Amino acid sequence: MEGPASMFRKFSYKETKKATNNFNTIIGQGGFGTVYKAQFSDGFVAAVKRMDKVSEQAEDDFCREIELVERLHHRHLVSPRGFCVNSRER
Ligand SMILES: Nc1ncnc2c1ncn2[C@@H]1O[C@H](COP(=O)(O)OP(=O)(O)OP(=O)(O)O)[C@@H](O)[C@H]1O
Repeated sequence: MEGPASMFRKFSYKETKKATNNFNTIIGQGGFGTVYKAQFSDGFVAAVKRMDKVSEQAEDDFCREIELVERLHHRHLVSPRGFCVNSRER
């Protein structure tokens, strides 16, 4: 059952910045972004992946990743929670 707590949704940049404590704790580095630890105001702990730069290619990659992870549900994978789109931030 999909309750509101597990819904894939849009996060504001403001709440993402707050949850990561202004992108303070790095937990990994990927091909097109840095991954940070985040704790949201409801207490939920998550990994936030922040794109290094926005380009047309990066925008395509971003859209493809969002479309993919939204449909990925497996007991051996972390649950995707949502995405954030701000003027220059993904
Ligand atoms: N949910 C998570 N929990 C803990 N660490 C994570 C999580 N997601 C990502 N990481 C860390 O961040 C790193 C980069 O993640 P990312 O998804 O960007 O990597 P990738 O898929 O290996 O790279 P690419 O972007 O090239 O596909 C991972 O290798 C891991 O160390």
